[in-house]
Amino acid sequence: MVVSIKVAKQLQHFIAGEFIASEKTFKNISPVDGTLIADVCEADAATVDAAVKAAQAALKGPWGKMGVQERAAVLHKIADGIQARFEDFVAAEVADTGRPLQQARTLDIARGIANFRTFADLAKTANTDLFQSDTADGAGALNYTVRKPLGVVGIISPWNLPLLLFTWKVAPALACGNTVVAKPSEESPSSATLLAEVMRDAGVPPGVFNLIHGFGGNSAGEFLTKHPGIDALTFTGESKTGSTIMKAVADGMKEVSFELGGKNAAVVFADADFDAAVAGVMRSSFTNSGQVCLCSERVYVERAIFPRFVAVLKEKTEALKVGYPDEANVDMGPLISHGHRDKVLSYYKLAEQEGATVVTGGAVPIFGDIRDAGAYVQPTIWTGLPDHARCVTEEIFGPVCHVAPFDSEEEVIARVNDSDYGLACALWTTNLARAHRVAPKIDAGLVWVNTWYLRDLRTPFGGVKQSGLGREGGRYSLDFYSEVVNICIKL
Ligand SMILES: NC(=O)C1=CN([C@@H]2O[C@H](COP(=O)(O)OP(=O)(O)OC[C@H]3O[C@@H](n4cnc5c(N)ncnc54)[C@H](O)[C@@H]3O)[C@@H](O)[C@H]2O)C=CC1
Ligand SMILES: O=C(O)/C=C/C=C(\O)C(=O)O
Repeated sequence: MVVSIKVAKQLQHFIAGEFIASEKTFKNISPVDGTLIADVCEADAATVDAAVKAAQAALKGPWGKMGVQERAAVLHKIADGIQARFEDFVAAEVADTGRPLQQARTLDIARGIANFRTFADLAKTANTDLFQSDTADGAGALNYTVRKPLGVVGIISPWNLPLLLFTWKVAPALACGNTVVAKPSEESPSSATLLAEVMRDAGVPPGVFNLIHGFGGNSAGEFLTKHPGIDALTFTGESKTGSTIMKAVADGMKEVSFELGGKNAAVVFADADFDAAVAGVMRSSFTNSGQVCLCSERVYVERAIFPRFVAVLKEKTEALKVGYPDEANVDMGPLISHGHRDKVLSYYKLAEQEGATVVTGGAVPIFGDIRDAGAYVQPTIWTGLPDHARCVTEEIFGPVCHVAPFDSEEEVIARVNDSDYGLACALWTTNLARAHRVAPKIDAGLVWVNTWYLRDLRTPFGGVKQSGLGREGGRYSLDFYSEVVNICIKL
């Protein structure tokens, strides 16, 4: 039972409104059973240059002359186009990643549509600033801001939530009147290629959306970041890659927005709704096989409930169904690739060397069928590691969490904040005063209380420390994807 993909067997670039092949290709391999999904074209420097030039030219064409109402209508047409091919997108996403079908339907593809609709509506209704200023002659002045497109936006996205994160950047960039050159991850090129078909069919003018495929270093990603013709670069992925990209764009002084890695904590106070907290930690540790930058890999539980919490978490984790994406009630698919599985398994081994107690998991599941050629790992829980252990400080990006006891509010805040990362945190407590007291003390861009990954697309999204630079979401995206100009009129 493996979902078959309904896209071309060769995935091509989309430049100036045309699908374009390149000689060099690479293989897109299924993480479910190791079979070939498609050959993917790899862009060389000349191809990237052609994409940037197409994007520059499109700024001077019909797109550059459109008002925000008209652009918003185009974005809604793109959303309609994804909706019309909903199951094709689901199949593409599932084939590339092996995620449960249900997740692709309810999270990934639904969010792809929502991203276009949300930013279309936000761009239409956005206000700008106005200040009435005093002047020495008493007549005063008016200051107001206008938003203009930045120009050509380079977009580089990862494989963990392919369409969701790709469109999270493409949609606001287009809503603000920019043109884009976008590179999805080499691990998940299929849904972005379908999106190019949707763009073409929705009548998006040629050159407004350009898609290039390829890898990072010495490939399409690096060629894009170093291209002098891009005006801004937005990236989601690993923190180290963010740092490399920052150096690459430094000479050109490009605007950047980075959503990077995390080593997020969940904190469960003894006064929490116990069942809700267990269910929440299950979600925040194992959703998408732990491959969401917001997942909690560090769980701190107040000592009074620690033994019971670990026991119930173990029981529920062992009941998770790991399997084919299209199996009924499946909870977890494979990791994205064998390469990523090697990384996660290296931490499973390291945890034992660092002295962890393996509460459950820690190995590769044996299915006795073609899934044994896939990239599966067991969901895993550890206890007993010191806070400075590598498994407790480094981002693993797999279905794994370390659970540790704590004794006081001050202590747990300090331990949560003792990290190079600062993306997200989930607090579990029924004490509202405590929630208000603790949440602002957490060094993270996102703090959830009694929930996890509850998203309102108007809210700021991003991290502190090595978890990112800048905020996207709502008006924060409109600000990033626009040049904000102040106009001062002396009255
Ligand atoms: N959202 C997150 O926090 C993510 C974290 N990761 C973590 O990163 C590790 C490595 O995974 P990767 O897919 O290699 O992540 P990555 O950060 O290297 O890749 C993300 C995107 O950046 C591109 N890229 C890589 N190097 C680049 C460069 N020098 N210049 C321009 N673009 C470049 C890739 O082609 C891909 O499109 C994973 O094992 C995981 O732990 C991976 C994906 C997302
Ligand atoms: O919901 C979102 O906008 C984003 C979620 C997750 C990431 O950014 C990530 O995993 O990288």
